[in-house]
Amino acid sequence: MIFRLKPYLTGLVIIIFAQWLLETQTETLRGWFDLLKWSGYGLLVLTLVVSVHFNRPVYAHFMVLVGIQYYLIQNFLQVPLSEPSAQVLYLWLAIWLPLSALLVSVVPAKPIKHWFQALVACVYLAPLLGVIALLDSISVWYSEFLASGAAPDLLFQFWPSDWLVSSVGVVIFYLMCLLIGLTLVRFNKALTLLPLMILLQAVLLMRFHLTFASAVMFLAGMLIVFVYLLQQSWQLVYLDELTGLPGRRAMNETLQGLGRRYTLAMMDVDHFKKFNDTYGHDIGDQVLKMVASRIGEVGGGGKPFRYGGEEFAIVFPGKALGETLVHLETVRTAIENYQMTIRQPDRPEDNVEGKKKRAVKVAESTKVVSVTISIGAAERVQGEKDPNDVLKNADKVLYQAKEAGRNCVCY
Ligand SMILES: Nc1nc2c(ncn2[C@@H]2O[C@H](COP(=O)(O)OP(=O)(O)OP(=O)(O)O)[C@@H](O)[C@H]2O)c(=O)[nH]1
Repeated sequence: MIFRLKPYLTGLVIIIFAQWLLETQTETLRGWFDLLKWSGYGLLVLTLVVSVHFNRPVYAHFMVLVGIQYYLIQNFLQVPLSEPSAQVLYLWLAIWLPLSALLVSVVPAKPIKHWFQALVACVYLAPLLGVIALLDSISVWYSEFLASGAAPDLLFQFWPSDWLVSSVGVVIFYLMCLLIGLTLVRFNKALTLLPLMILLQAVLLMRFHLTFASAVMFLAGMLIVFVYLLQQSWQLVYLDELTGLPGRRAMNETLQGLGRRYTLAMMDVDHFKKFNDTYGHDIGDQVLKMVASRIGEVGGGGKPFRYGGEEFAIVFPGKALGETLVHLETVRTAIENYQMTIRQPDRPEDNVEGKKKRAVKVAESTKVVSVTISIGAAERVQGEKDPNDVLKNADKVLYQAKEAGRNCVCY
């Protein structure tokens, strides 16, 4: 599949639930309207505080965008959509919100308290608030435009069906924004929120005629940003940035929750320092990613971790040593058999010669290398209370694996 669905599931569930509320629970919503509204504002403030604390500018901008839109809808769009001023604002929100969200997502990553973030906010807020100042004159122009009969169907048109209240042009525009958003996420997973924000906006505009649509979708939007912010903060704390595997902190917590039977395996990339020295740190990082990805595929219920540096660990809860060996051997051979292609600029050592060559073209030489790891495994024996003792045993056996010539599993 080109785009993965899993990262969006939580957001999609929230959007679908909000839809269900809108469609079927109007009377309940009427009774809860104030709570809905204030919960939305409460979440907005909370998420803004957390985004600033965790330095997440994209989340803070999304909050401001959704918050301002809600304010504008509440104060200027509580009139029938047949009114020209409502149509102007509706269309402008429809177009400007996704564009602003895309803009926020592609601006260079700067700290949240950097002046640059204020500049970005001005770029999207000025047209958003400016349209209010000019609403009357734009509405007059828009009415004349409609009266002239020159308004193409694509610009603004109500569908005859009860479900869709939008225009063909806006739908096409949203599909394009969604596609761009999904593509951006492929390059930067931290932007998972972007397609969800665009989808939420599209659903809001299409169900705009339903009672409480803006309040429910506002709360849904706040909830989505808050949940994803928490998820991201969790990843920041527990996941290793380079390999994506859970890190040492996550492993320590897993160790504390183990029962009476478990096996721990420690593993270390062989001669990794030499690798780094020969090919450079970046290639070293690529090796670690490749190794982590193979370790991440371990079977037998093993939980993989990056222990630190070029050391990894696998925890097998509820498993005796004998049950894990086949899985550890599979990981070891998968790494040994992986042929890694390394591209290096083919630059001569000699500086003058190097300059001449670079002026023409920097040639690249490719080399296929294979990486190996050594593994030491130990299970908990009766009487051992501290998982760190088992870890020490696994580490000792790992040392034996290194002594035994590396690229093997010892226990
Ligand atoms: N590229 C890269 N290198 C790292 C990272 N973390 C640790 N290292 C390097 O890993 C190397 C570890 O080397 P050693 O502990 O001497 O072990 P080794 O060369 O693998 O030798 P043996 O374990 O005896 O096979 C050091 O050069 C560290 O700088 C990282 O995140 N990226």
